[in-house]
Amino acid sequence: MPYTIEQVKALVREFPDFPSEGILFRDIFPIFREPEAVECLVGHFVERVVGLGQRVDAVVGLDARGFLFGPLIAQQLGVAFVPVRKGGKLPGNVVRVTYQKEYGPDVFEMQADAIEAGQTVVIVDDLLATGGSCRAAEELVAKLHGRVALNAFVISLEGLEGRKQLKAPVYALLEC
Ligand SMILES: O=P(O)(O)OC[C@H]1O[C@H](OP(=O)(O)OP(=O)(O)O)[C@H](O)[C@@H]1O
Ligand SMILES: Nc1ncnc2[nH]cnc12
Repeated sequence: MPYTIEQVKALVREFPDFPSEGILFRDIFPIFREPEAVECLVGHFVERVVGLGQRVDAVVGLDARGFLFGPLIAQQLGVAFVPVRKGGKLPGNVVRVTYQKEYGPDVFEMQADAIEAGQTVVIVDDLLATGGSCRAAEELVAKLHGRVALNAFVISLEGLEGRKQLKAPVYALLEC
């Protein structure tokens, strides 16, 4: 049975006090148990990107949950998928940025030849919280002289005001 986007949203589950007390964890993995839910989710994001009415050269996905659907969106758009990985995981020349996580600093990297100067990208991830991770990804794209047309998420935790950290526009399927 084909899924509607409202049915896809309803698959997201909440786990109180995971991974630590006071955190309400939003779990997107049930979506990936249903191939037709994945098809609906990917189609929804593809429509948003096409709706920008701009040429997009690549989809940039964030380690790790942005890797679940970023490549599927890129494949449907017929463009490159570019991973942003945690520090020390990518071979060759990389650009690197240190960013702030809840429990201290972390490092994101992108391969230096992954984006050409002047190219336009869309960044995708499962969830926008404080915005630190996505802001770091925006900086990596800027270091390679690319441009971010859109930051797209399955979930945005609006109370944390992550979208205020970001330079490019934000789209989130679910605003909590
Ligand atoms: O907006 P922020 O406050 O930066 O938080 C959002 C990020 O946090 C989570 O990833 P995490 O770094 O926990 O890594 P994981 O995907 O490997 O679990 C989530 O998947 C986002 O990437
Ligand atoms: N509440 C949350 N649920 C899932 N992933 C997260 N990453 C950061 N905050 C999160």
